[in-house]
Amino acid sequence: MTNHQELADAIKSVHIELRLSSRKLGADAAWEQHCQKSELLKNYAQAMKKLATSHWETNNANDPTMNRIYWAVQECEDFFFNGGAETAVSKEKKLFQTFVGENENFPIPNAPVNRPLKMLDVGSCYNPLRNFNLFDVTAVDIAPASDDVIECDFLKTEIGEVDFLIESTYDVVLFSFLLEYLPEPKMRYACCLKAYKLLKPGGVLVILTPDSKHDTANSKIMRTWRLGLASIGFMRVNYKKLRHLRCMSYYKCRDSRSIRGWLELQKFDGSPEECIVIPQDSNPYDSQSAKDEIFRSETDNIQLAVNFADMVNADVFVD
Ligand SMILES: C[S@@+](CC[C@H](N)C(=O)[O-])C[C@H]1O[C@@H](n2cnc3c(N)ncnc32)[C@H](O)[C@@H]1O
Repeated sequence: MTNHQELADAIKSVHIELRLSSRKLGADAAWEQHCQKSELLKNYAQAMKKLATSHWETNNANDPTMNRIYWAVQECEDFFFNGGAETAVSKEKKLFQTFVGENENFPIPNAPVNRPLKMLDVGSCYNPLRNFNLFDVTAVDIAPASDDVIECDFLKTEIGEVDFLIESTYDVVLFSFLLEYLPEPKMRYACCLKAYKLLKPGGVLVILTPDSKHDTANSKIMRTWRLGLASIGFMRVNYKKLRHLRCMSYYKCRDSRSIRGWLELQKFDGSPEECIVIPQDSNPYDSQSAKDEIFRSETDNIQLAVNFADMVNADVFVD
């Protein structure tokens, strides 16, 4: 496979097949079956690596401000070393005083964070952050496309089961195009909950998710994400819509009651586990589209073909 459209189609068909199987068998059974398809996962990993390294990164090589990796790097630099953390702590302190109590003790800040930041890159594929000195990266994936990525199913591996998944040890957890791979909101929520536990208090979850629609098109969905993440104990720090993706960073509150107090004010009565939705969840794949070899549908053509294939253009990550 060399052509970017072929690579994009290969990636797209894996996502859709998994989603359809999840509707048929239930998410857990579908996931178990999916993870056993080692040949499929290997081909996906190679297609993803090739698309990213020979198209996106090559085309954007002269201007790092145009790619998703750069956004994550800049965000972490700004948060940890250019005042972002101090702002987040003072916002949390106000929430804490309002919702927990003026006379309660706000947790004492940790020792200052040092370089390199300890980062867990989940669904890393080919470890795109390996060359940035800012991070000491632990990269994991169900199907590594590079020797420096550890084979691990983040959904199914328990905290404490392996030495790189220990509670409160990371400054940053990165989900770059991970959540939309998972077929059900509750699986995405489970990943966010695990990230919360793995982060140090005051650490940051960076989420990059493909979205080619205009800025406000999916704002309802983004609000639900914010509520779901608040129920875990995350406070939103930054949110940016680029041309083909949404970038966000969430801070792990020192005391989750601070942000849960804010959540109560939102009069949210849904189930937090169902909050991390994506437009494809409600895509009515009809029987005809399911028969098509690559299961084309309107939303997927827009969401996936454009997200992946068009990223070869140099202006993809510009506002
Ligand atoms: C669209 S690719 C993104 C790759 C890379 N993060 C990037 O931005 O280029 C999604 C990756 O997530 C991995 N993945 C999906 N679910 C996973 C899980 N539960 N645990 C670990 N990796 C997972 C897939 O194997 C795939 O490599």
